[in-house]
Amino acid sequence: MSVTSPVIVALDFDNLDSALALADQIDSKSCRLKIGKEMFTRFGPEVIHALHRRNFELFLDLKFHDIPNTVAKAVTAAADLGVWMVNVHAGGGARMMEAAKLALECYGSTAPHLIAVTVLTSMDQSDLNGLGIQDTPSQHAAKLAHLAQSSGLGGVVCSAQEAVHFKQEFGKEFLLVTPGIRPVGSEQGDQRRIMTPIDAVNAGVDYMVIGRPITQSAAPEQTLQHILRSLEPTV
Ligand SMILES: O=C(O)c1cc(=O)[nH]c(=O)n1[C@@H]1O[C@H](COP(=O)(O)O)[C@@H](O)[C@H]1O
Repeated sequence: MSVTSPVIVALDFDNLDSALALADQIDSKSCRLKIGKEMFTRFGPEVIHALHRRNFELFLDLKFHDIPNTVAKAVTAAADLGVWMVNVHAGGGARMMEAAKLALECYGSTAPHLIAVTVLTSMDQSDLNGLGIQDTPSQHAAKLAHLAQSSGLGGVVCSAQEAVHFKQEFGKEFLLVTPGIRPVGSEQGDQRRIMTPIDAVNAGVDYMVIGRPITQSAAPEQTLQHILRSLEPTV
């Protein structure tokens, strides 16, 4: 199956039935789904199997950050689940990312995309300062993206605000996956570095992660289609 949509819907629910009910309202050809820490911790691999049975391609967003051996085993487990994409924290360092990359080599063309989280989109300058980091979020994200690329990873999770610069610096093939996407009129919530869907596409983003603006919408499929239409060329 090949999905051309750039939208990844973040399925963050504390109830499996509600999550599956939402998935059942959405066309698996119109988007991919992201399963993160909340759902995976509550429901485990069963949620992955249930969504695969519904033909969705899945981004398993567990942001692994541990010693190299543990992360290599964790991404292997993700590959065995058959997910489309998996991520680690670039802050885990080069040896950790290289071990993860190496662990997936035996999967060949069926290996999930392996990408690294740079600076979380919920973090701003004061959060970095609190960690003792004086770089701006963009500067720090660029350093981590560079480390991810030199460790052999296929892309990064970053803010869409970094996309133009990152595409120039890291090349067309290096995937940019951007949360913090907010259609005009939707609530910012805890996100800090945000952008609208069309601005993100114009900035060169490959995949945009959108959660609450779709999952909390009264009509999720309509909202998704509205976002997809907003991305169509107007000429
Ligand atoms: O890795 C992620 O997906 C991620 C990285 C990041 O920097 N910021 C971020 O918001 N996310 C995830 O993207 C989703 C965003 O959801 P909404 O804020 O509801 O659109 C959540 O599931 C977050 O865990």
